[in-house]
Amino acid sequence: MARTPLMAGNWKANLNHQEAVVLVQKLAWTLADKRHDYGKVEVVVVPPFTDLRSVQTLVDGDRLSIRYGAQDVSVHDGGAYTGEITAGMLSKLGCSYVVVGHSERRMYHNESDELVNAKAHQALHGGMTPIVCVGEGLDTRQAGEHVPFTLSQVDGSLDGFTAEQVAGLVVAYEPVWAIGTGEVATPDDAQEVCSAIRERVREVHGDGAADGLRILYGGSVKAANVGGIMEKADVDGCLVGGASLQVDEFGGICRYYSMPDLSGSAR
Ligand SMILES: O=C(CO)COP(=O)(O)O
Repeated sequence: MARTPLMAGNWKANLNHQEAVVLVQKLAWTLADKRHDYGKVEVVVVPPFTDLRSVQTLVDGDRLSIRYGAQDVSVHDGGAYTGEITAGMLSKLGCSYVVVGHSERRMYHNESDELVNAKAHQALHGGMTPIVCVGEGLDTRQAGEHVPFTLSQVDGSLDGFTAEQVAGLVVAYEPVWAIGTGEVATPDDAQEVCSAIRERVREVHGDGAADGLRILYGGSVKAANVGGIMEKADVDGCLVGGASLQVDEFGGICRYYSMPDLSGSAR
């Protein structure tokens, strides 16, 4: 089954709503460049909550093909939960995706697989696609435990979804040691874990789920290293942090099929 490649830019806590409009406009101009076939890839931006309304207005008004999503969602449907943003609010803003379980939330907000799973269900019930993040820290990698560790996060985070639902989900493998460090995993490192994730999903949910599920790699992805990563069979796209704030870099990542791998021996 052909899976549409997905390039998602996680802006994290960067850019106010005015800066967001400028970046999305520049990105739209880049994607309109007819010298490249950007139609091969689904392009998604994931701005802070406070930018979403402005991004929605721009995307709707200019009929852009760029999709957008949120960086988190509440497990609650609404009510007396100060500071929470619900799935209903996000879908009303036109979000297509919701990132759940990013390692920065697991680390700084003590998010467990159980909570991540509940958020993924909320996103899906709200009509949005969860991008479920998993990945090991440096100690786990050095101990050689990265595959079982990540698979246990996958098991916990995907609990309770039907095979049909899993087929439409996105999982992002982001080794924590490669995030924001410039330490990109080698294409083989990415493939090792991404293929293990797909095989686990095949065992638990069957062929349809495994073949439909899109698995992204994230961690220091740049235009210079995306080509090698995207050549791997089980990598269906990238979740990009820092480089998604620079339109030239992100534009380069979105035309990954034409980017030579300039990363050398990576790590
Ligand atoms: O955390 C990430 C995306 O969610 C990756 O961040 P960097 O691309 O800045 O390493």
